[in-house]
Amino acid sequence: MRTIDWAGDAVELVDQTLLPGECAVIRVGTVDGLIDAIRRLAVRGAPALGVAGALGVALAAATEPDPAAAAARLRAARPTAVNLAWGVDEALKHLDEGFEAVLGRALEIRDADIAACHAMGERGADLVCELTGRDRPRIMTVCNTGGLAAVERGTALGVVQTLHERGRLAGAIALETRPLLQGARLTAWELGRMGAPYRLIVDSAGPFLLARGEADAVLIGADRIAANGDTANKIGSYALALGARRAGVPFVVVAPESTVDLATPSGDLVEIEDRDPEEVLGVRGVRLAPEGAAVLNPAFDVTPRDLITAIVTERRVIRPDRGETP
Ligand SMILES: CSC[C@H]1O[C@H](OP(=O)(O)O)[C@H](O)[C@@H]1O
Repeated sequence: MRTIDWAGDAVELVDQTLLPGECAVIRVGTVDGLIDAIRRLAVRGAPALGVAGALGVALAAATEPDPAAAAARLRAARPTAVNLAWGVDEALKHLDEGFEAVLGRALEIRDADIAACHAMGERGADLVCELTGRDRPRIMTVCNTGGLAAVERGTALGVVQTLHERGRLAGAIALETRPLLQGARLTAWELGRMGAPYRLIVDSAGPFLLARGEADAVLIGADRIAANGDTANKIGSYALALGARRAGVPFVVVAPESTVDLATPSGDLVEIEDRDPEEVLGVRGVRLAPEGAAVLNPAFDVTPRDLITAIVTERRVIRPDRGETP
């Protein structure tokens, strides 16, 4: 199953807002339709957003009177994951050559993601066993970083999948990931489909379970890796990094090279997406908080490089704990 792809004259994508109850593929034939899908997280996850951005420029080239203006709207749909802007920019480089050239670059980006996730899975699985000294490590993870966040296989959850396929996974612990529950809805669904042993926890239990020795490593994805190695990822990642450091547990970021943003010097300069307060005030239309409740809803946080043991990409392992930077 592919999370996102090009089909004839439209983008096809799994509408992740319907999971785990329904696995439905929708066709998106306009740039504004794709922007809506990105903003409501029908398609989400940094690598998948990179592919969406590139395919969106193909849609713009085919359907928009001013493709560059449409691409600019697409680029701004979500600010934190650098991959969206990167995918748009890569495809835009070919706009003057016409639709076929733009689509060709977008399909290259799609295929490169598939290959990159396989490579990260292998490299990450080797590294986790080395870092933990365990043949069958127990992995804690936040949000969703499986194939639903990419094209076919994922990043951090792709490493978990590789460990499982090798018979080298004792179990996974998935944080539910409030408020949109990517862990409870998507990661649990993907782990179930691969037949991997896992348990689901509330977000705030993560650091305590690390202190109690319930996991041998923490694996997370990334939405933007700054030039100094600071990493922006789903809200809750920083708390896990603090807990992992206190517990003496390796904290590993798994992300493709396209998530590294050398133009952003450090994590404090990463724009953090603040999302709709309604996401916190209730769940799926059921109001939980009292009327008038005020909300802070940052969708991401930043883990400083000194709390990161390693960054695994499709090409290399970077060790911020040894002073290495991307
Ligand atoms: C494979 S990276 C996925 C990355 O994106 C997620 O955010 P969202 O679900 O809001 O797109 C989360 O930060 C994951 O780590």
